[in-house]
Amino acid sequence: MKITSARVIVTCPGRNFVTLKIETDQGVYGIGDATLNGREKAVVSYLEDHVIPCIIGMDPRNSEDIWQYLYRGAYWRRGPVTMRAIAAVDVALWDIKAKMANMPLYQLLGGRSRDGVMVYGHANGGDIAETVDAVGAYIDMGYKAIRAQTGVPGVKDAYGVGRGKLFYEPADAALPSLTGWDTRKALNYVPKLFEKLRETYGFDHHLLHDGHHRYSPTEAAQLGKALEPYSLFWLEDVTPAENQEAFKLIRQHTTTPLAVGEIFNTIWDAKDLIQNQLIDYIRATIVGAGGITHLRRIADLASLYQIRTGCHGATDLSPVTMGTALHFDTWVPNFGIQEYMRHTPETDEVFPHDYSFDQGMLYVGDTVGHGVDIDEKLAAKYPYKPAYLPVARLEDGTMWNW
Ligand SMILES: O=C(O)[C@@H](O)[C@@H](O)[C@H](O)[C@H](O)CO
Ligand SMILES: [Mg+2]
Repeated sequence: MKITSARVIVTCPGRNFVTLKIETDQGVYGIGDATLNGREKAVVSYLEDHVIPCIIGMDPRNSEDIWQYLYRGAYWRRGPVTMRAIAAVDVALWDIKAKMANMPLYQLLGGRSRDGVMVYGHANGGDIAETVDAVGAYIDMGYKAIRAQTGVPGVKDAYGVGRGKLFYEPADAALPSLTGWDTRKALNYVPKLFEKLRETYGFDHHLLHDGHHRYSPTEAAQLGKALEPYSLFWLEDVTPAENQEAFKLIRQHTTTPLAVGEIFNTIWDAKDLIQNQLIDYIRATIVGAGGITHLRRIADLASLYQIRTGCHGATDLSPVTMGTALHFDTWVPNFGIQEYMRHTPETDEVFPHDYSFDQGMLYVGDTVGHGVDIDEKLAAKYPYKPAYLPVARLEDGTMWNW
């Protein structure tokens, strides 16, 4: 069996997506996602100029060897561009493998470990009152787990507060928009949100919060401690994780569960965090961390330390990644939760998929492969539009982490 062609399809049905379609001499094809938010074209070039020429003619069934070829063989390892390109190839090959086996992907991974996948949605508002209402709307839709982000008085466009409610998109401008940040103001305000949420809705739902890399380790420890009475499911990306050791300090001070990993590319980004039990949930996902072949290694390492998965699932991860992640989640023994930020109806139309939401859970169907396709004709109607994530500056102009 041979790979006969591989094509990159760029489409913007409301936001940009980069998709790889691999075709074979047996008529079976596979689809992979290679979207890197705000840096899409770098991956397009990496795939078209440096990956596709190498894989034409290879046997698509050897997905492990092709993964190693692209990872070791490039000499230059890791990084978001490389690993997204590898992920796209890997997912397309697993899609082909599952189609050849006439099975839904989760069967090939080891079968069903659960009936459905618990997801969390994004509730946000300009202030505490609005956010409390937004969480109520998610509870009414049946969600069991909800991430709550609030605007902070005196901070311009604090992270996580979108202009839309059910659908919002942080990559919102042709050049990065400028947002603000003030840690002291956030530290005073955010715990009050969770106090109000527990007072209003009780303790039956899981609540989550994303610090989006904004706090120092000491400030992160303060936030974790302040949130303890409200029993969060997790506190995410509370400090940047390039320095994995930084989490030791946070861990010594708070029992609020910690989640990290949406920007991780490989197991090496998470190794110390996992082996020292510095986190509770690992957020690496299919498109970010080299596809199924690599993500399952991360999940297996995490399982040794009772760390569970919590795959990233923002809108910049296409339905191809969402569908694949749901097969992964349906199988992976140490599953925790799946993020589910809804795509717009236009995106859902371009990517026909076999998964559905019911009462706070997502369910994958039994379509063979990962169950997500791309309607190329429709995709062609939505040309690429430059779109960047915002940047953040402190009040005195200092560049901060968005
Ligand atoms: O937890 C999350 O979903 C966020 O941190 C993301 O929305 C993130 O900001 C985007 O994926 C960036 O592209
Ligand atoms: Mg996040």
